[in-house]
Amino acid sequence: NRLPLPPGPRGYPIIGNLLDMPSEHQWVKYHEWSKKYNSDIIYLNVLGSPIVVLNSYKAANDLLGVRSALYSDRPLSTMLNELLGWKTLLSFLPYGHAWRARRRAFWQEFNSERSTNHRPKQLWYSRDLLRRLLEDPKRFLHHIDYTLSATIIAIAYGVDVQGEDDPNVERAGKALVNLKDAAISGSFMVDMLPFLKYIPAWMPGAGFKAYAERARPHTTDMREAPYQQGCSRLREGKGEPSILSRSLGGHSIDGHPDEELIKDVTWVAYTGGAETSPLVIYTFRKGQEELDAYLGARLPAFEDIPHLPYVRAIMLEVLRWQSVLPLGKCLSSFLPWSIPDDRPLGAPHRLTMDDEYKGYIIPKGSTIFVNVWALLRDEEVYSDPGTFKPERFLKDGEIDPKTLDPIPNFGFGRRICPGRFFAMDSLAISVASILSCFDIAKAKDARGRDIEQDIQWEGGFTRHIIPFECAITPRSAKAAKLVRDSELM
Ligand code: HEM
Repeated sequence: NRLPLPPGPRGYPIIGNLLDMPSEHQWVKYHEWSKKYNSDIIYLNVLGSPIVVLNSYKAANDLLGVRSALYSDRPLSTMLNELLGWKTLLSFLPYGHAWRARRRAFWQEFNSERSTNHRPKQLWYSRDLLRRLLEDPKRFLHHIDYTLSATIIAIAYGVDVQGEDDPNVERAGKALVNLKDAAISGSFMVDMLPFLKYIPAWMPGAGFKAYAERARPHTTDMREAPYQQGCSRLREGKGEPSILSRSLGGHSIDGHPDEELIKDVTWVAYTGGAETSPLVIYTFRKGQEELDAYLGARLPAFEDIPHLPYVRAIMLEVLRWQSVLPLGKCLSSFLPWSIPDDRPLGAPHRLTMDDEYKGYIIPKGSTIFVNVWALLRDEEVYSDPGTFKPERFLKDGEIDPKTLDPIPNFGFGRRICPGRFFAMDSLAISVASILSCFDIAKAKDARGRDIEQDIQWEGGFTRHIIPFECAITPRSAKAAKLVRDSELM
């Protein structure tokens, strides 16, 4: 007996029927359809690629979680993995030995317990960020990017960032722009027709090869250069403890048997740390009263965070309100025309053999997305979901365990984000420090009127906020002094 395929957007499986793709807000529509047809999974077949969208936490937990052995693979992108050189980045590695070894090594540094070892550096750089904001508040987006890159470079390689024009920060910037272009599968024809990778670069239509030749050195450079600097410092006896130094495990640097693995683990920390956390820090709001009452006249430290429920609620709401990774465009770009939609889905998982869910067949090779955007904006779970409202996570002044945590933002199953504890720490200390010292308000025009701006996002591997103006001012002369006098330990 052949099992049926799950329903497509209009209640029956769609196979090759591109016209059935909704044109905008597709993720919200999938979610609505899912409710209408009483099926929490939706099946699409776009240009021969089976795609399954999961529309409930239950489906995501059952499939990606409980049956994670089947769902732990990633779909491969020829452009990204092969032509641009991102092949050994943990996030893109197919399930298997190389992935397991890198994931294990990464987890040793970033599990819930070990992540706390990075707190002194995170604290140091959060204070550095305060000083930068005080001196030059207009460039706040730049300072946030810079600080988070600097933190992770120090933690991964034991290398200090050399001021504003640091070559490592620049290097990462260039490589990540290319990653952003290529991560939208379908941006390059070669992802749909992988045999194209064999055509010579001079042939018409082979522009992607020229692009890859220009871009690939940036990827190599980002993986190699800071690693070599970290090694040089260790050889000179000047290296600070770092992921690199600990990974050597007493072996000599030169000719280390796990050199490639160590390069990959430091590289993925660098990529994850520099690319994802800044996006959420941009979107914080108030919480100052709580900070004033608890801290008095000092700057926050990690020990204070558990006593600051409002600050924690802000972090949860930031994660719920604007997910950062990755884009709905991943799916819509399978189409030969573009769908203007940048709402994020969870990262794609790939199914390694036929599976069955609630009597439906999910075919081997399907790409599985969790409809994170719609789930985190489901009105039945979060009232008035479009509004930024940290209070929804609070009850009687404490975090309400009944409100659903926006943890799906970090993914599911074996491939769940292994940097999540570190990311939450970075967020907590930055949000608490900035809010305790600065007022954040709309920018004003020449006549002193508020400038109304739409906060907009652009796509790629992760979502980026489009630069906007905002007035960041010290809350008082005392707060400014506190920042200036803060010791950079
Ligand atoms: C707010 C910040 C962050 C968010 C929302 C986030 C979210 C995610 C998501 C959704 C995934 C895919 C999970 C899946 O496949 O189901 C992921 C994977 C990953 N993240 Fe994060 N992340 C964040 C910060 C970080 C940081 C700071 C690091 C590194 C220090 C990091 C390292 C990674 C790595 C290495 C993977 C790939 C794991 C694998 O494929 O096995 N992330 N992240």
